[in-house]
Amino acid sequence: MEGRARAPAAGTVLNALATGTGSAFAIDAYTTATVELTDEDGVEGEIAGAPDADTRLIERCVERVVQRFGDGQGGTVRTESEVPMASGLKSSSAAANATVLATLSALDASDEVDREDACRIGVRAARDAGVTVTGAFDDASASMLGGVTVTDNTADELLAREERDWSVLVWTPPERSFSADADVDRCEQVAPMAELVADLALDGDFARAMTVNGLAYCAALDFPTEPIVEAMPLVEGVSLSGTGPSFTAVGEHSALKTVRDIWTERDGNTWLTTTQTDGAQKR
Ligand SMILES: Nc1ncnc2c1ncn2[C@@H]1O[C@H](COP(=O)(O)OP(=O)(O)O)[C@@H](O)[C@H]1O
Ligand SMILES: O=C(O)C1=C[C@@H](OP(=O)(O)O)[C@@H](O)[C@H](O)C1
Repeated sequence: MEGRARAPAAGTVLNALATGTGSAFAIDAYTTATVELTDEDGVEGEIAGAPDADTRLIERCVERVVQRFGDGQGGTVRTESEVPMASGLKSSSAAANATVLATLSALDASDEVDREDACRIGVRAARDAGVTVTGAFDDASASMLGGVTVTDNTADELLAREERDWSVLVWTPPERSFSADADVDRCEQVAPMAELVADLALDGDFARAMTVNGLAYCAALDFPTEPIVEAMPLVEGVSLSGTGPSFTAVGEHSALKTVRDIWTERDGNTWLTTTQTDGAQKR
């Protein structure tokens, strides 16, 4: 029994670490999961190109889906990803969503759960694996459903989902930053700004929301505000993504190309992509 699925990465509108309310948008870069189920016990995970990376998240995703829809199967799960890991671009949500959908497909159970609930299985697996602070239903829902979502991560509740057709510029510095290591106390200090960002996002003003988020979280987590200040006159929105270190800017393609010329001066990888509105899909 084999199943395959892919799920997109995402960028941040509102980081949920301050208040539990978060918002994110899917982007056109993917993680693919292949799941093979057998009658043997145990699930073995593998991450292509990262033999030392932590595979507990994807193993827990398979186990949780089998617990609910299967019959005690074990097996293997392998991910291949275009999304840099632990870089603020929601590699964990993309891997979890792809694995949950691939496992459902392997069990021929894809019609037994809607995508919002399938996404909650991955969020629970992320909590089990200790790779998240709030569960990150904001990032997971954006990746699973596509478009821009606003969520209450304390209740895994979807507050809003809309679609935006933006070009997206991403700067991924060479460093890595695991969400589980983020300084939550510092994030909580900027809760009044996070509340303002949530109001803007719930009004559909996602781009300005993300810029306010970026200034607040760069200050709280000690990331440079310079990439935001450079981009601000040219783009609709620009922010630190998640707990960093990546930054994303959204707006018109030609304006983003101008920002790209500035951001490429820095170390790391600067790349242009677009928003994604279809979400995760079985293959
Ligand atoms: N392609 C992948 N396959 C399996 N697990 C992954 C993959 N990408 C990320 N993960 C899991 O997610 C963790 C990183 O999560 P996190 O620090 O939240 O970064 P991000 O912001 O990219 O989601 C990794 O330690 C690993 O457990
Ligand atoms: O672990 C978490 O609960 C979260 C991690 C952050 O994202 P990254 O994983 O991209 O750093 C943040 O943006 C999100 O709102 C919640």
